[in-house]
Amino acid sequence: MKTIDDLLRQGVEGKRVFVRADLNVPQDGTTITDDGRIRAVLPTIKALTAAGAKVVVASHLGRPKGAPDPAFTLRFAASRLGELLGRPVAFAGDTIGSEAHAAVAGLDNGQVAVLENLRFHPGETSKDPAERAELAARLAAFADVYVGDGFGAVHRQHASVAELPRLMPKYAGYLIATEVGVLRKLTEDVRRPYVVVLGGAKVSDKLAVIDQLLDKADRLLIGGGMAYTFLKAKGYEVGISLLQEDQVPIVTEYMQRAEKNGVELVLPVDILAAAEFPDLKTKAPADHVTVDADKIPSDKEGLDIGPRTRELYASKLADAATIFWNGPLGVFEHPDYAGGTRAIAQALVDSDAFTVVGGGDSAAAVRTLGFDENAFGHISTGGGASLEYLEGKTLPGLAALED
Ligand SMILES: Nc1ncnc2c1ncn2[C@@H]1O[C@H](COP(=O)(O)OP(=O)(O)O)[C@@H](O)[C@H]1O
Ligand SMILES: O=C(OP(=O)(O)O)[C@H](O)COP(=O)(O)O
Repeated sequence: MKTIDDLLRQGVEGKRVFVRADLNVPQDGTTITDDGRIRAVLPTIKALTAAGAKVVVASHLGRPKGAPDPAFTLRFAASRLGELLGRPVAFAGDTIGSEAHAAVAGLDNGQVAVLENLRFHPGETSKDPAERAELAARLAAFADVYVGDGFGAVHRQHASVAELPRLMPKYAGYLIATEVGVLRKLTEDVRRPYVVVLGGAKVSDKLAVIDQLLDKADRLLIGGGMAYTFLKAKGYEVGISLLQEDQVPIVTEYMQRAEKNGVELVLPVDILAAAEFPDLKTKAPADHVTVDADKIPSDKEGLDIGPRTRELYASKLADAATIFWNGPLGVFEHPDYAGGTRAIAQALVDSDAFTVVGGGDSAAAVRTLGFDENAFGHISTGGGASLEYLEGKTLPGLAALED
């Protein structure tokens, strides 16, 4: 894989460089609540602008349905990028339309333009390769060179990630190079006990990786929205909690395999549950109860792991030599349900293990809950991406950067 340093050695002055970033940052309306993913791509963008390139930055944000949706605009991320760079950044209000063409055509050497959300175009995430190829060809018109630096999306077979780099000279940016460097260590030489903590809300994506983790990890601690499919598989009622009903048979099989392989699969023993999802805007106190994991009321949903589970998980992390954590243990965006996530973050900080935290929301949680980033071994910008990398899968966005 060629890196941006190879590109810089050749010189990029006056060249149009397409940087596929992951600017999928958490937002509260128009306010970015954590800009870690924007800061993570700054080294690449700064190196390119310093070398006189015309930099075209593109990303997705959230999961819009293949059409423009103001709730998912990249406008605010673009403006934060400008603040962090300390220079104005042009923003195109469309992805491949007249605004995008004008913004790119208007770039002088060393300037930056950000295109509107790639997922406003159905070709980005389409299952049809021809549709993806069509979008990739249109994006290719904007640039002479491709730099892949959106690590959080390299596991996606999407047009700008997997197809576009095949149409022009391509290089890995500094973020991808750093992420792969750290995560490779976890696949090659993992110190044991190796404990994996899995939570979050992207349940169907992440259940799939457990298959491989059952051959690699010594212990798996399950929380967040993931937990309820497991509790259901154990025969418990989970009320109106996040549930991947169709995956219950697979999870049952995972639990049997874990026992056979001697992998400790640990589930919550108590839960904070409420009749309503909390208001994340006002953060008004939420009316909730703490219940045993097998006693979730039928009209309530689980929103965080309870105090006994926090203690149990901390004890299961204490002797670890390596810890990988992806996915908040609860709805940490609301103070009443941040306790589980805080307890796990604290357990990582307290342990002597090599600790890796992965995922947009997990990384944001660590920072917004006030932890020092330096107290962790590595904070990865990718959750699904790092999990799939650790699985040993070929990731489309990395394969496409290879010669
Ligand atoms: N029990 C739960 N029910 C619903 N959502 C949850 C629950 N626990 C955690 N979450 C949500 O999971 C989201 C993060 O999930 P995910 O995107 O999978 O993590 P990451 O971005 O770290 O990979 C957070 O917004 C959090 O509120
Ligand atoms: O937030 C992301 O992934 P993550 O939640 O696994 O860290 C990436 O931006 C990828 O987004 P996607 O899972 O909608 O493809």
